[in-house]
Amino acid sequence: MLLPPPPPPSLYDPCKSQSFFSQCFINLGLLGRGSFGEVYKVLSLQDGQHYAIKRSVQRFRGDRDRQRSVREARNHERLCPHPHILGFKAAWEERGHLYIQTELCCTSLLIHTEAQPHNPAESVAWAYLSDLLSALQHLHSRGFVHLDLKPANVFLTRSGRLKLGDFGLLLELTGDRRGQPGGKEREDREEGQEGDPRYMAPELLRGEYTPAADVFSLGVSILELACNMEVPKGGDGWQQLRQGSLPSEFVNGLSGDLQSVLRMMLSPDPSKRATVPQLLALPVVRRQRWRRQVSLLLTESLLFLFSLCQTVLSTARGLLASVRLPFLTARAPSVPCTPPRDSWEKDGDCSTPPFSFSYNDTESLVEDVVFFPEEMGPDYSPTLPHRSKSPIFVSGTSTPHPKTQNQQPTATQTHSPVLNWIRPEPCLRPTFEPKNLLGLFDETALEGQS
Ligand SMILES: Nc1ncnc2c1ncn2[C@@H]1O[C@H](COP(=O)(O)OP(=O)(O)OP(=O)(O)O)[C@@H](O)[C@H]1O
Ligand SMILES: [Mg+2]
Ligand SMILES: [Mg+2]
Repeated sequence: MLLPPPPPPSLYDPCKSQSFFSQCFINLGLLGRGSFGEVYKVLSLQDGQHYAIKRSVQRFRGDRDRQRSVREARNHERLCPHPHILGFKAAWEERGHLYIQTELCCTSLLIHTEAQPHNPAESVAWAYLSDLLSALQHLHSRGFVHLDLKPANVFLTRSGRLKLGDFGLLLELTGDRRGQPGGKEREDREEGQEGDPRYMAPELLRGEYTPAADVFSLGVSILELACNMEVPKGGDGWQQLRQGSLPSEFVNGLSGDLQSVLRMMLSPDPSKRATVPQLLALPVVRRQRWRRQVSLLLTESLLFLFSLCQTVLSTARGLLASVRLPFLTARAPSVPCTPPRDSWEKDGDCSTPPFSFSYNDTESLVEDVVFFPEEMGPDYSPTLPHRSKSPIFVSGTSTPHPKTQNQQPTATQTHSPVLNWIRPEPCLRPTFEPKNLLGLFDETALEGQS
């Protein structure tokens, strides 16, 4: 693989009033919203790549709130890269907001399946199950539990590969706590940080946080996707699903194999529920995973060849143009392929759309919205966004969060120069002192105790 070109010497100037976000990224529009924040598609001016940046909408309400938000970034950073885990790039805290920069995907599994006109074929459900079992295997074998697994927190790449994301409720089960009801962890959960009730395992209500809870949530998600059914939020339907009774009017259409795997995953007793390694060892699951891997390999190879051809073609076109141009146009002006440096470096230009953002307690960057057709894939970049008078509505897929309020932006300007880094950025000026997130987390933990 080619190494990325070295980053430009310095994009971020801490002396300027614009945030790191507006100095170093072009905001290409809103991708989605959750209870924690808003997610934007961005173009990094440092490496020319597209990313997703999740930004907490509300400023931290005290140390504990900040600690919880920082924990999401810290946990995501600690997860080693895996083909079915959303890639982490960086995270930083600035002016009371947390930013998490991740790999860009096309859409969430929820949005993707809702856009399909027909029930998915059973092979699609097996493919989803294979990918997400691999993701859970990665988390569980490292002592983590996700606790918020649902289609809205699963993302799709251009090849259709699933990536598990949103690590806001991720919990590390340490030492003898693995598989046991947590001590400190339980206190934190009691503050109202709970997953979506539709996918929640019954034992979570008793404070039992184990890997089995993720298996249950995955079972409900696959049931929802395979049967195109609306899973209940509460009431009798919710209870029945947690007593081991699957809705026959829906599951009767599934093969015996898929039905029995779902029953193993949805067992009401977490100690009798199949574990991820047990599920992966089932012959039917092994067969389906093998098929899935072959199909992903083929699709990704084809996509790779396609983009290689595109690169070769555009290079050839560029070469042709450079050979012909001197004869055709005597003094043709050079066309910049990236926004001209001074358009985002000049203070005045940074404060005009689409680069301007105001800073107050709950402000959103949602006005800089561009809608991305899903079929365009993550590489699709429209022309630079124009400020839309009526922002496009992007439906929320939030995990319920009791403390979240729909506050309107206030006019208060609260400029604070604080920018804390999770990991050092090579292109920052020497005057800038990056902080490692682990250090930041320890700091907040100490603050919380004092
Ligand atoms: N990397 C990404 N690529 C494409 N879309 C994304 C990406 N990350 C998030 N989104 C979109 O943004 C939405 C919200 O993201 P996410 O679930 O991470 O936010 P959240 O605030 O933590 O949500 P929750 O309320 O579930 O905790 C997703 O459902 C998805 O539509
Ligand atoms: Mg989410
Ligand atoms: Mg979340």
